[in-house]
Amino acid sequence: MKRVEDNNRLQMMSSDEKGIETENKEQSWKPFFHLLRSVKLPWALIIVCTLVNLLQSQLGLLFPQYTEKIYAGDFSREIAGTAVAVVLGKALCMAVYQYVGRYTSHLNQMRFQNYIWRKLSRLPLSYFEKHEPRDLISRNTEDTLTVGEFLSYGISRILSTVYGFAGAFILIFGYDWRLAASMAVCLPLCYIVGVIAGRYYFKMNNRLQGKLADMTRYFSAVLPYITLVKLFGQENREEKNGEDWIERYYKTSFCNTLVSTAVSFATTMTTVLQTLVIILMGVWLVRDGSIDIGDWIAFYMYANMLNNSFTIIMNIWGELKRNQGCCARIAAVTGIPAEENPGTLGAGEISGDMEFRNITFAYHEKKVLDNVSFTVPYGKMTAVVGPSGAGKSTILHLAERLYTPDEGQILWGQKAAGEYELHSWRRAIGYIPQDAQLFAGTIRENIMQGVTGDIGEEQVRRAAMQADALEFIESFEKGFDTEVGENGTKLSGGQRQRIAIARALLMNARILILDEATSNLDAEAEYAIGQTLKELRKDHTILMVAHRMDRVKDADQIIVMEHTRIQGSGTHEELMQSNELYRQMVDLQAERIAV
Ligand SMILES: Nc1ncnc2c1ncn2[C@@H]1O[C@H](COP(=O)(O)OP(=O)(O)OP(=O)(O)O)[C@@H](O)[C@H]1O
Repeated sequence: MKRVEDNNRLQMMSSDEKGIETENKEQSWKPFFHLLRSVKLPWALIIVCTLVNLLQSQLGLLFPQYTEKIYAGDFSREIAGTAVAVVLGKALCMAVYQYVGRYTSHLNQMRFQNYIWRKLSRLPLSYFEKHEPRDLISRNTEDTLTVGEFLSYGISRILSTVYGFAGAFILIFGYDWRLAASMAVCLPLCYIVGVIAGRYYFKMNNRLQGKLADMTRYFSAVLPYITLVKLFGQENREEKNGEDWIERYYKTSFCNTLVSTAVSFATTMTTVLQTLVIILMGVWLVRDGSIDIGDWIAFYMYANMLNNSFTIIMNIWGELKRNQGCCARIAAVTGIPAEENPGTLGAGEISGDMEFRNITFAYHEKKVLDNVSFTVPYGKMTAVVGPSGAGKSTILHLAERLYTPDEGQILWGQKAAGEYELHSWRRAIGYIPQDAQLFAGTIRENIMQGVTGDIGEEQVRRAAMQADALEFIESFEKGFDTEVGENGTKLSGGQRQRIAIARALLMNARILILDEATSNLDAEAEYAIGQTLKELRKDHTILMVAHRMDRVKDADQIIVMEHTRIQGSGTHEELMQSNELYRQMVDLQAERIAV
């Protein structure tokens, strides 16, 4: 039910609350240029695109001159031939530009996505706790798509359009300065429309992306728990919630369309006004005899070119502002420092006892461990027990270096954790979490996950047998090649855990860390794994969190946790004599079994 409540809580949370938009409110170009510097872009192709587009603009500038000559009655082969060559050349340039542009666009997207993916996979765990996966996915899909495409076409379009605009502007002065001056009448208006439009594009795009992220977050939060929705008869409620999110997105989208249409209308009106001024001025000058009709037609074509260029510049400006928002969102991920990994010592140097020395740790503001010190002796079994929420699992997370202690340090073989290379450290630990997570793939792939070196079929089978998983694996038609489904959903909780145990065993880790690893197993399987653990104790160090007190009786050392602190430690017998909390837990367990 908790999940459904969580989903409903999502209903109340907008993207503003989750900080999606707040990250992007500042209209700075820094992230844009930072990305340009960080990602290796195919500059040679971008330059080719730009040159071809510039050539296209240049050919476009030539065309009115030949039209003017034809209007003036010059039908010579040279003029007609050149005019045709100009038109064909322009078409060819367009085709090359499209082809190279698309190719460059795909390359850009690929490089952006690789860059963000590399950054994402190295971010600290705490980052993923604060951000919805959906937001992160959207940064590496929708945002990179927009930026990648813009950088392939956008740069060349900006340069060639500005070139065409400037060329046409200079050429029209060659006809009659009064006509040229009439063009300038509307320029301030164009500027104002451009600035206002840019601001709106930036804001609207951010809002739209935020609503899209909200909507998809809602769906991805509810669909995996559709069983709970059905079990609690929440279909109508979730149907309504989903419709609300869809409506919110489309309202913003319609609003966006309205703003875009208004900007487009303002742009068109500005160009219409400009054309009107030119026509009136042209008619006046032709009647006056200051210019002939051929000049006026050429001028008119250039003026149209200027208008078109202006519209294109406005569109590019809008795209630039959209890209500014995308870059800000991407930079919000890529700017986060990666997991700290300054150590150099390799796996070969890991040995001896693991020591927690004066560890204090808080999740954000909430203190979970307060000055905790204990040693996990080499080759022995240490069990951590205590009431729910006492901080037991957190100890294991710190041992895995998923988080860094706020104070104190973890040592292994007298050397601080920070001196060891992070991945070597983690590979030296076989971690079996409370809720065993599996990757989508086959059982074999999951058991072999994280294992380096050559591993034969026999070793995989042995690990599965030790974890008491062989029997159920072989009962499947495809055996080790059975697909486990996303996050192992095609297997039962107990089966998932046994695969996780086999995985940890195959890693041949120096220390095995178990978090309630047998809680999902039936009595028979639990007994079998208990026996395996006994075997493993002979040559493994084991650190284990357990709720079942009978499972920890024979541990070499038991740590009793309560409210962020260690309340006591010793063997079962010692604690039974000296520790009231421990005795209570043992009695409670006995009562439960009796019931
Ligand atoms: N990622 C997290 N972010 C914020 N708080 C957390 C996080 N993980 C755990 N906590 C909080 O820290 C406290 C200790 O959690 P922990 O999982 O270590 O307890 P535990 O003793 O293992 O509990 P249990 O026996 O129920 O599994 C709890 O109050 C929990 O709500």
